[in-house]
Amino acid sequence: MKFTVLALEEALGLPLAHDLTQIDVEKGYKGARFRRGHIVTEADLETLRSMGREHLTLMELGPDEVHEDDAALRLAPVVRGRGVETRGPREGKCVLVATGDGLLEYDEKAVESLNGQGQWIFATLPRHSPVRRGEQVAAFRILPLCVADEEVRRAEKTGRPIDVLPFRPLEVGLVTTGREIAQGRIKDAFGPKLERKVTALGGRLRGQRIVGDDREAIAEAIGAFLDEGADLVVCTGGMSVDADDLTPEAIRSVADEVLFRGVPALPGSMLMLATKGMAFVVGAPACVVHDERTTLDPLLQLLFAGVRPTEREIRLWGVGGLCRHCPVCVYPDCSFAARP
Ligand SMILES: Nc1nc2c(c(=O)[nH]1)N[C@H]1C(S)=C(S)[C@@H](COP(=O)(O)OP(=O)(O)OC[C@H]3O[C@@H](n4cnc5c(N)ncnc54)[C@H](O)[C@@H]3O)O[C@H]1N2
Ligand code: MOO
Repeated sequence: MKFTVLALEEALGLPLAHDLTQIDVEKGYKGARFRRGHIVTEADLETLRSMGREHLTLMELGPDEVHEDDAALRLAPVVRGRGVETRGPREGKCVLVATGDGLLEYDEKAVESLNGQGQWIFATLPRHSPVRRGEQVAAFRILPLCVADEEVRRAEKTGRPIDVLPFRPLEVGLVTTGREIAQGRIKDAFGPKLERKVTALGGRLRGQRIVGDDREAIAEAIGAFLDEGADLVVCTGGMSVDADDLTPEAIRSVADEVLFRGVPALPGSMLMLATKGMAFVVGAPACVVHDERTTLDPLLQLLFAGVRPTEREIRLWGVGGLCRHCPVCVYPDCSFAARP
């Protein structure tokens, strides 16, 4: 690459080699004030001086060199997965934006490897964040003004897509356990809470069965929802260590496979997940009725996005898996909402 540095007046009539950034703190503006290729005119000189420019760079690329914007345009389709669109480049940077609500999914090792190259940086929201349509989920920037074509080609081969998996409209059955609720001694607090969570993810609560602390009755209620075609059955209460806590046994008796029982995160450590055919059965501890957010929330996000969590992923929930109990809950903008 050949650079020629010119005084502003000498650059009149010549095209800019790259976007020029202006930051105006008073007006709260930051952006590309002049774009690459803009022909410098007399009228621009005062603005350029106010941006601190006394010189401009002319650039001639070598045959095996790629301009920052062109490199960004080549990397964009590599990392743009399902449910994501790219915007830019501006000032050498592209942003990835969700085209619908869903769960952010990508290979962390692929992001780490792209960032190991040194010529560009990739920054993402945490993997498995729930995101909204129009939200920025990742961005990348080419660091120097031009990069070697060979490096871009290597990244084109090794880069992996960043996806936003849409939430599926699951049909959910709710089995509420506990003698005190079945007998009307206390009012159920779980039904309305779960309905809100399910509806927020685009699903439907198809019904609620309230049963006592009886293993067979709980198993029957789960089975009935599965027979009716529920995609997901959530059971609540009776998940702990008391003599009357029979929900885990009931789930076991119905399920094909128990994926986990107990997760390294709080609140909600007594969470359980099992499968029956294509359907899932969740055992949710009673803290869900008390706390704003528990492990049930990230689990529902995964299940609605069609992600079957692996044992290793669940073990990693412990990293960042302690809820801060903020005075005003900021979920999902916290480590509790999205962990490796
Ligand atoms: N010694 C130990 N104690 C506890 C452990 C433990 O490991 N050792 N685990 C704790 C955890 S973690 C949780 S969470 C709680 C609750 O566990 P359970 O799921 O077994 O909850 P229950 O015993 O069924 O009920 C507790 C409490 O919540 C009320 N409840 C239950 N369901 C509803 C509902 N649908 N609506 C309103 N209120 C409900 C229930 O009446 C009880 O008062 O245990 C810790 N303890
Ligand atoms: O399932 Mo329990 O919170 O960990 O309260």
